[in-house]
Amino acid sequence: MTTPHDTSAQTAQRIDAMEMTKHRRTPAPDTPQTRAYIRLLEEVSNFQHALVQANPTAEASDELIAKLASVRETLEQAAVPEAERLYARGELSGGEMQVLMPPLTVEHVDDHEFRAHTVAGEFAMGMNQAMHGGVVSVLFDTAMGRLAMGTEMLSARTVYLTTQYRNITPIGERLDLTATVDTVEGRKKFISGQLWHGDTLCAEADSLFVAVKPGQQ
Ligand SMILES: CCCCCCCCCCCCCC(=O)SCCNC(=O)CCNC(=O)[C@H](O)C(C)(C)COP(=O)(O)OP(=O)(O)OC[C@H]1O[C@@H](n2cnc3c(N)ncnc32)[C@H](O)[C@@H]1OP(=O)(O)O
Repeated sequence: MTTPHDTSAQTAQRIDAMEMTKHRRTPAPDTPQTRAYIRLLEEVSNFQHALVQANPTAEASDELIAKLASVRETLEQAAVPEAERLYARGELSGGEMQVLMPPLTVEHVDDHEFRAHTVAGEFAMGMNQAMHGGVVSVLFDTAMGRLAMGTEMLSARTVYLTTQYRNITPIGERLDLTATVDTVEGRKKFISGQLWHGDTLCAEADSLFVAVKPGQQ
């Protein structure tokens, strides 16, 4: 039996970063299978929020563990290599096709500017109804990474990302995320971003993204 952290030889796969980016940024076809998978991810996300809010009894936890193990086995039987997966597919569907971070609704992206908004559930909380700092950074990394790809959808990697936390980032309220390309130097794009709650600046970040070269993993 595998554990949830195993990467079996059957599905582990490393290919050229440009090829993988092409696959990941191509939206999954709008089929009953894709639509059902999106509903599954929504339910997983709802589960995550419920999980962190609940204090189940020992009996209830044991019952849940048995049910989850059965669900996991069903998923393991449907495992496919990364370049065939539905997960995290799409140009702008940062929200519906992944469960790594609060769903981002993208309003605009071109070669210079990215704008999106989100409402985070309790799974994204550090404590006291404030977003975990790592989640703030993953939001910036995604927004800035998508902006670095630009309209040509070039594959780019984060070289550095520095986040300054200015105010608490609230859970359960609309947050606006913006990013701007400040400078382009060959393969390098220097990008800055801000996370707002209304007129309050929650966090800002500076980053450098570098376009990958052909043949890089
Ligand atoms: C929400 C809606 C969106 C949905 C879509 C989702 C999109 C998702 C997007 C998600 C996105 C998520 C993205 C992620 O999370 S990517 C994952 C996190 N990042 C990484 O793992 C990157 C690891 N590093 C590398 O792979 C290599 O280092 C790379 C490939 C980046 C560069 O190695 P390479 O051998 O190719 O290049 P180079 O070493 O010649 O360097 C190149 C240039 O950079 C300059 N340099 C290097 N380091 C620094 C430094 N610290 N400060 C200042 N400058 C620095 C260097 O001097 C040189 O400049 P120049 O001499 O050419 O002038």
